[in-house]
Amino acid sequence: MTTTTETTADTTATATVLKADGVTMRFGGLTAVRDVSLTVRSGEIVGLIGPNGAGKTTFFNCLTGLYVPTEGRVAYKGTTLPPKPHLVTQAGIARTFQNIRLFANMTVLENVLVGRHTRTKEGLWSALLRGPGFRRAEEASRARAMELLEFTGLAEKADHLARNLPYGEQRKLEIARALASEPGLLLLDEPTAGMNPQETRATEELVFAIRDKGIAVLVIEHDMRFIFNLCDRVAVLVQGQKLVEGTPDVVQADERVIAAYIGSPMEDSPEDEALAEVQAAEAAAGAADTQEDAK
Ligand SMILES: Nc1ncnc2c1ncn2[C@@H]1O[C@H](COP(=O)(O)OP(=O)(O)OP(=O)(O)O)[C@@H](O)[C@H]1O
Repeated sequence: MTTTTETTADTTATATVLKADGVTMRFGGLTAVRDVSLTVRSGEIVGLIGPNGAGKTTFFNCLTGLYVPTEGRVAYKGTTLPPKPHLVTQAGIARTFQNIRLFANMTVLENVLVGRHTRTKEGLWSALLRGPGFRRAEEASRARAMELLEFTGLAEKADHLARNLPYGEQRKLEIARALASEPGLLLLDEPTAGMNPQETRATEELVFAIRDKGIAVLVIEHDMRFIFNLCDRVAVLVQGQKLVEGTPDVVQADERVIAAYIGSPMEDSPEDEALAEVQAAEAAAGAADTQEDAK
């Protein structure tokens, strides 16, 4: 991956928010991601699905600078990204993690304020001296953080400790913190994991509202109903490679996806055997009842 920041001659740069080209990630002998290209355009919600171990999180880590891809290039709005997480965030990509990573003993508001650090310009001396510039910046940051808490429905809990929030609200807080860096693209890694159906529905609404604010979204999720309801486009990773990409209708109907991921019952599969046993038992019970009635 190129480590310098350079502007490409990508003429679709205004519409293209994220462009990953031929991303490959190897860990020793294991190729976790193989030659994956993906584009996310302005105003889009794109889904990334695939079985466990398909390479989805590794791909996210390549996009956000946590990993330096073995091969390939990632560009945000036409500019190649340096593989450093804080520079990627500064450029305009924010993310949440599969496992919640909040500051448990900080308040809800403080967690969001932490997310704003890439957007505050006040330097160390200004912060130490707590001069008027610093105070103004701090007030503006708090106001923006409160706006984000209103937006995510957490404003009333601004002073609560993050660890005391119910699970679904902790996930929302992660999203609020990610939004605090004012991203143009939000990456969500399994945002509904462990949620009940109501919380999942609320997350769906929240993601639509984020998109309506002009932020493109790339989301990994195992919940198919959530993905197919939400996304404009879905890419399917299987064993590190992109198998299919298309609208939810196209992806759902693709036989390779059904076979590789959603899982069509195979001939002679254990499920078939179990079903046949149940049917045989029901037929035998039915026959016994008929004989009983005939007596
Ligand atoms: N740091 C690492 N070192 C070595 N192997 C890794 C590393 N990270 C991931 N892998 C391997 O890469 C493959 C892809 O893993 P990854 O976590 O990206 O899959 P995933 O699609 O996100 O899975 P899940 O849906 O279970 O989260 C797996 O075989 C995993 O064991």
